Amino acid sequence: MGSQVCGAWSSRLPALCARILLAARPGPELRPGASTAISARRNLNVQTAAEAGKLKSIDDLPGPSLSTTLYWLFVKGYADKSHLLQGLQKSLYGPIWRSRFGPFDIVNVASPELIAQVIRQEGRYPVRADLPHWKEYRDLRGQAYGLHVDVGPEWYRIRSALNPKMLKLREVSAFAPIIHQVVGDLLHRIDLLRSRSEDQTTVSDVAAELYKFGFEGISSILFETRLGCLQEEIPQETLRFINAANDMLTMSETVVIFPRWSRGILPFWKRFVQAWDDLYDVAQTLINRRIAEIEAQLHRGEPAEGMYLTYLLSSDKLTRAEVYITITELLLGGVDTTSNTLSWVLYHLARTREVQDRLYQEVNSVCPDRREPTTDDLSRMPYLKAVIKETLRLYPVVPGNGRFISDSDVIVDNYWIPKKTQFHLCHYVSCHDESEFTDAELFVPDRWLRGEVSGGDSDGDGCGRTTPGTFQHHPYSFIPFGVGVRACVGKRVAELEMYFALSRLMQHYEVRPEDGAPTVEPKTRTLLIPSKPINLRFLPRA
Ligand code: HEM
Repeated sequence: MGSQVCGAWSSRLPALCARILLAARPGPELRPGASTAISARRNLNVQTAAEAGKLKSIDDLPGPSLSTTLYWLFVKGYADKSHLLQGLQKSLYGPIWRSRFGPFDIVNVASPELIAQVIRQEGRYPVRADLPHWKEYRDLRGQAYGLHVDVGPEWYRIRSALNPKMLKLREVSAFAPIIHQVVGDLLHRIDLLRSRSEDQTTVSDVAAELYKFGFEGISSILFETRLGCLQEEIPQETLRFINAANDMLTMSETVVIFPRWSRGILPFWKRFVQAWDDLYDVAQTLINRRIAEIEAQLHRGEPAEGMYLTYLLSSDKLTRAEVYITITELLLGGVDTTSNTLSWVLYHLARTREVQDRLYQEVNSVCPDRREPTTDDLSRMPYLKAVIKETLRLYPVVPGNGRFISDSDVIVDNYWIPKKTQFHLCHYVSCHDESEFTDAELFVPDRWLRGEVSGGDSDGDGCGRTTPGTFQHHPYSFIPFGVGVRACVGKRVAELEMYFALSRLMQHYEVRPEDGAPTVEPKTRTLLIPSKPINLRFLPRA
């Protein structure tokens, strides 16, 4: 999720995570008290090194003044291009710099090596960003804290309840039939929209349609029921959630800038509270509806079989209040992340015929006659995965992540950084680094196929080593889902949704740009999203 949605992040107060790092830093499997000991030892090392005069202080870090930052944001127009600001500031200050802006005091790191250094010191229970205003809202309404606000062992308890059904490949495969149903609806909707268009092929604003797909996909898994987001009439609840999600994210970035006393005068806090009320209310309504169904099933003596919600409710690992907030957060994280990524995939496929043809050939050879792919089939579609990876590299939907290291001082690049410092991990600039990715600005899915990945993550993050002489990049230069215990909980679900949707779209349609279609650049609105609508032509395949 960006700085807030898919895991509480914002373009200014960002947030993210690795598998390799599990080996390098204390993980949750440590015995109680071990992390305290390690943190104390680390502090000692920091102090000793600093005393020996080897380390520079945080005040020695270069960085823009407040007026320079304001100039870039509001005169030069980087306010909605914070992904590009990462590159500009790196070129001026080097791979580590400090930005101070209003209440924000952030250390930015913009090379894979430095990102790895921060992650290795993130501690046993990593925190993405301090979100006092989210906590304040939860306190106001007496709600449970949930994944983004809870910290330490409490966060880990919630995370441990979610992980088994979300991150284990075997468990996630159980969602395949329902995802296929939703993809079927997407295909129908595209058919309907194109047949209604003037040229009988064009679908306008593809990202908006994919948003509905994303919402229907994740809700069908979480609530075990279909909401009908891809039907003619979009359910009121869905519309309310969409509007509230947008409002909450915008207001979340705004309320922190203003002092608390201004809340009665300025409209932002009220809108923030209203947006959260709406989000929570929609989730609660859907959950309660499902609970009533489960109770009726049990009353009739039928087994209460279901997927995610039934599992959460019956596992007894979370309280009812925690289930409400957790499901709200999963919904928030699971919609525009997948939908925006899919939008960019289609945008590029439409412009790169040879890539699209090759992808179609692969899908067609593994699943001829438009057979629905199974999860086993996906393992025989390396090009499909390469296309998604390359899209996430060019458009990491979470362009900047964060770590708030609260329990100990850390050393990064010879700087002694005190505890309670907010780090911004400049993910976008690492993914676009020419020294990591040749022709970094080009869409080249092939780069992910050269060389067998070995000794690490063979399925997708590029966190393993390639065989000598083949394509290699630093494992932390591409971490679209984050890494480690705090990494994206919805990664497997997101991948399954994207693989099924893309492969079946390819089976049915050839995608082309509109005649004279403009280039669409990304912009940051917490997440990296298209700056203008993407309109595409869908030509049915014979
Ligand atoms: C293309 C799709 C997606 C991308 C690129 C993505 C990316 C991310 C990233 C970078 C993080 C932060 C990880 C960290 O701090 O290390 C994150 C966290 C999170 N994501 Fe996603 N995400 C995606 C889809 C999803 C989906 C489908 C869901 C819901 C099922 C989801 C739910 C979450 C949640 C709840 C967190 C917070 C986890 C925690 O703090 O413990 N994400 N995601």
